[in-house]
Amino acid sequence: MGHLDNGQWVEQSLAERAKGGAFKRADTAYRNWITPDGSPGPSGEGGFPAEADRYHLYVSLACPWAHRTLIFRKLKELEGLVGVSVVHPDMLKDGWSFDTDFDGATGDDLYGLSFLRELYVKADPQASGHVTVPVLWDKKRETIVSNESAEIIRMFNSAFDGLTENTDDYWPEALQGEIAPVNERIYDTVNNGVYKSGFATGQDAYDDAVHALFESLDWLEQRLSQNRYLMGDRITEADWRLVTTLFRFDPVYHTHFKCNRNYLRDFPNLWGYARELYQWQTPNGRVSDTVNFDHIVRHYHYSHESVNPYRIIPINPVLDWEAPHGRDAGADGQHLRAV
Ligand SMILES: N[C@@H](CCC(=O)N[C@@H](CS)C(=O)NCC(=O)O)C(=O)O
Repeated sequence: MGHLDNGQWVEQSLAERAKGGAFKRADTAYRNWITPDGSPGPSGEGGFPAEADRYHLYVSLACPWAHRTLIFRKLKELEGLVGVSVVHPDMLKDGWSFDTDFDGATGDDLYGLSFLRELYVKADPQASGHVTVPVLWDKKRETIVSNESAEIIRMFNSAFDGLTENTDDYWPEALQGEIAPVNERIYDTVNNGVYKSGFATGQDAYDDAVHALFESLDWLEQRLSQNRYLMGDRITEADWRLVTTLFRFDPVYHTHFKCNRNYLRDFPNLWGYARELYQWQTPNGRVSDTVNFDHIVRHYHYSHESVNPYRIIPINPVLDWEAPHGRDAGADGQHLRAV
């Protein structure tokens, strides 16, 4: 692990990052938007029009934030328009690498670089800050459009609709006011809550994070006992943002990050809901095509030396993600389990 300082790589341990006990996720550096006509989006600068074969995604299959962008690329039929390179699951002292000695790690398809940090320096020779995935790269201007997953999924939701004719909308205007606070609580206490629990270097920071996490999981379990999806009958970005954390819960967060009050599979509604989203059919394959448990399990256990110094990969439960999810059983509400 490390970060860039004026174009130079500086090694840094996880413990140094969580100084004072609590882990704080870094702010995102690139906040431009692809728009249908290249006009500026809500932040950053313009000049990034939606075009086929112009943009490229750099992801880790282990990373829950990058995973959102892969799911949206699939849901919105962007696979033929936006290419993908996959980093190696081990994130060690040089940060994310393009080594290919792990099944599914593709190397850098565009420039043959060795490390992701070199891409950040290519965009800006004086780059400073964290080198994170996902990265949405513009091949034409040779720069980073965005490295903020929450915004990349919004671009994918609508910017390319004129090219794909896929107008499915996961950020519908009428629900935005309701989705935003749900996203916020899930981000703070669940998506990031598992990291705050796992990377805490003090008891108080851990206690705060892990209690807030399970309070939120109880709240979500209750909500999903009344509603098929977080917003009712309609699936939205809130669901896709939540589920990448749920996919990783039992194999990683429960044990590695000490989120062990319960397993995901102890929550009947959340577990059925996670299976439904895993099995979700898109026009071109299923959401499960974007899930790679080998990268997920390997990345966390191998990369976080201060959490797992001997890098032992645990045996892990065999979960039946293909079991019928049972959430579509009829209009009588019987498909949801009372809690
Ligand atoms: N705000 C970013 C966060 C991305 C992020 O933290 N990615 C992690 C991987 S799960 C990463 O690349 N970390 C490397 C580092 O912080 O040095 C987003 O949601 O896109």
